[in-house]
Amino acid sequence: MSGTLVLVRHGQSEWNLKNLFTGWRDVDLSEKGHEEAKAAGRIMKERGLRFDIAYTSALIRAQKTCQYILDAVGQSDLETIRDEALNERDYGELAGLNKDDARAKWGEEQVHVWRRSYDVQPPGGESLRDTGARVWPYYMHEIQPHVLRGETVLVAAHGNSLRALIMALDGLTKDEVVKMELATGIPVIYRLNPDSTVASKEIVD
Ligand SMILES: O=C(O)[C@H](O)COP(=O)(O)O
Repeated sequence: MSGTLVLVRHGQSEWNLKNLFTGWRDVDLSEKGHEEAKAAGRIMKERGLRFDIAYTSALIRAQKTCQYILDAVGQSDLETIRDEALNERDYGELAGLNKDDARAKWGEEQVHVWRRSYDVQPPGGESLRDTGARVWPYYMHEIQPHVLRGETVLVAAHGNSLRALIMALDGLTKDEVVKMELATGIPVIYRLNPDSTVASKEIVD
């Protein structure tokens, strides 16, 4: 039996809107972000998806996105596990800075490396590898067992915690992950084989 894993990056946040590095800062969804999260829920309802369990981070923008989706599919009270293992990459000293100001200060190339490379840490923060080192074991021990039992699992989290997870699921190289972007509020639906390999992947936009 094949299980289903639905990954969703939270809707646009107030700081996405203002173009600020966010990381572990606990900012709310923007008006557009609320709409994106509701739209993600509508897509799942249209698809007839019903979840067995939901996972989200310790941050409000992901938690609200998760709840909007559960409300939309008529499962407002579904068991939802919140864990900081799924939090956004810790952006360290960059948190709160404007991304264009950072480019002006450190250069386009350096900022791109901090944002998209696999193993370069932003000052005082986590590389994607560091983020993966907490996301992947959490996925393996807590989330994947549900999927392998044939369940349908929702994970509402963040751009880089999900990039780290998708890198592992898709078997991307360090070079390939640099190019991978994840839009806000767009569900990615995986079906897994019983041996935990990916049977199919669909980005629903
Ligand atoms: O934490 C942030 O600033 C964003 O949510 C993701 O940032 P990024 O686009 O630089 O990966």
